[in-house]
Amino acid sequence: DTSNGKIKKTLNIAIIGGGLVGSMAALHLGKKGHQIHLYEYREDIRKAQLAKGRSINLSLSARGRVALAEVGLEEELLQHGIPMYGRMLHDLNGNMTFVPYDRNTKQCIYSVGRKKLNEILLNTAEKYTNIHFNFNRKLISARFREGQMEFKDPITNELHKATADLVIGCDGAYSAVRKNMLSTPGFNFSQSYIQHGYLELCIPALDGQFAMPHNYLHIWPRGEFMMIALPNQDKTWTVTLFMPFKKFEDLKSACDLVQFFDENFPDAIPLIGEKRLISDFFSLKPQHLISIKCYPYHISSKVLLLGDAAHAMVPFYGQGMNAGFEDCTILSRILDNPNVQIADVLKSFSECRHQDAHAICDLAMYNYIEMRDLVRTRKFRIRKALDEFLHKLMPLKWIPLYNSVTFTTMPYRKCLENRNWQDKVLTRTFATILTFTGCFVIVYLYNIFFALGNRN
Ligand SMILES: Cc1cc2nc3c(=O)[nH]c(=O)nc-3n(C[C@H](O)[C@H](O)[C@H](O)COP(=O)(O)OP(=O)(O)OC[C@H]3O[C@@H](n4cnc5c(N)ncnc54)[C@H](O)[C@@H]3O)c2cc1C
Ligand SMILES: Cc1cnn(-c2ccc(OCc3ccccc3)c(C(=O)O)c2)c1-c1ccc(Cl)c(F)c1
Repeated sequence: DTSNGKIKKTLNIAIIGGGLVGSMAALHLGKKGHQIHLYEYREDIRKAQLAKGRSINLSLSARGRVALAEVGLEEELLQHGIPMYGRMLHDLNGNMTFVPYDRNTKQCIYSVGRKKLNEILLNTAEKYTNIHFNFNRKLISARFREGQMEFKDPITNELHKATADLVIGCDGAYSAVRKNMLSTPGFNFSQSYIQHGYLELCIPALDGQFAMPHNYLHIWPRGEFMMIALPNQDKTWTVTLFMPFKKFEDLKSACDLVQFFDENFPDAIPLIGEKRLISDFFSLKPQHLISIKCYPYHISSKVLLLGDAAHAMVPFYGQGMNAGFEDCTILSRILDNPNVQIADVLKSFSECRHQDAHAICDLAMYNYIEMRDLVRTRKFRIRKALDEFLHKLMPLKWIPLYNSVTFTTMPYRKCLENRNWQDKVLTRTFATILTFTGCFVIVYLYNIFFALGNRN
């Protein structure tokens, strides 16, 4: 159909995956009037118990908020989120030190429940008559050039076929859509698992209240082991323990586990509860963490990847969902260009997005490495204090890396360039200080020996 002279084509779009990014993409594209058919492997999350072993809450920051605002959901989500105004660092003696994100502007990130977020996105999408949900539909094969897909119902094992003008893969890190693209000449793909796994524990409410000060992201930086806690609406905490798989395997008995926590996270034992710690730790398997890059994200005018399907990252920046939501913002903006052909939309999305997506994957991996050498809270604090001091000195030049990633929509690749520049400045400054100190020591020692020589 045409309207005001422009060729406006309403597309029949299949979105594979009804997770956070799939449901966000359905909203962004449904809002433009396209016919959206969302196919989700699992049952309707709004009726299901939470899938074990998935991060129960997540940190929502600037990029994710922009995407939510675009579909009119930012305020509602912030109502359900808990603001965290900085890090609360736990040292080995159980002392807590607050390091704010920004003393002046009271910047914060929000802890939001994954299930709640997904429910709100799905409930909102359901209101659009042009958005159609198909749960219990696992994509098992596709002929994308012909727009043909085949699904299997994991409950009945029935097969279902469907066609679409455009297929958007939002089916996560182990994407079936991406797997199907691997055979396309020119499609580049890389993945790497890290040695650390993660396991979720819980700090229950204490007399109906939070057991720790709750407007903070709690971090136990222990070098090779890292633990964080994000608050939940029900006054509990989701604790995520990151540890090498080898270490998980070494902790074979309850005694090993309690002794390990006593040595590394002594204050966490009474908070979690020894019995609960033992039962939760041994009832769940540590989960793998993977980093995935690919390029391009599209095939002609027929397929596009968004979210973890396009760029899964290790969670050491709390940006995976925020980056996937930002994918939707960017795709939506490109689609707003008048008279643009869908093939050109997908091409420019791939071209402009892949550098940023690869940058945040690298930054998250960089953090993973950086945080392992932050064995003590003092070092963490010094790093942050240095960042804050330099930011005060050159507010427009020195934006702490974490702040540029988390509190701005600066393209991730610019954040990475910013970090490389900061590393150069710090290395040069440190080298200069060392040189001056070295010269000073040499002159000082020379004078002492010279004076001593004269005295004799
Ligand atoms: C421990 C941990 C902590 C994290 N913390 C944060 C954080 O604090 N902040 C943040 O921003 N991000 C965080 N993340 C990252 C975040 O969870 C992901 O980036 C986000 O879930 C990606 O959303 P997605 O919709 O792309 O993929 P997913 O959430 O994986 O959803 C994919 C959906 O597709 C469905 N699916 C899969 N295969 C098929 C198929 N063949 N057919 C049909 N459907 C299919 C799945 O059932 C699922 O519903 C964390 C991740 C982990 C592991
Ligand atoms: C879920 C979530 C949301 N944000 N962050 C996050 C990440 C890194 C940070 O700094 C790293 C750094 C400090 C000092 C020098 C380099 C890097 C900070 C910070 O500065 O508060 C916060 C996380 C997170 C996720 C996993 C682990 Cl293990 C973790 F500790 C925190």
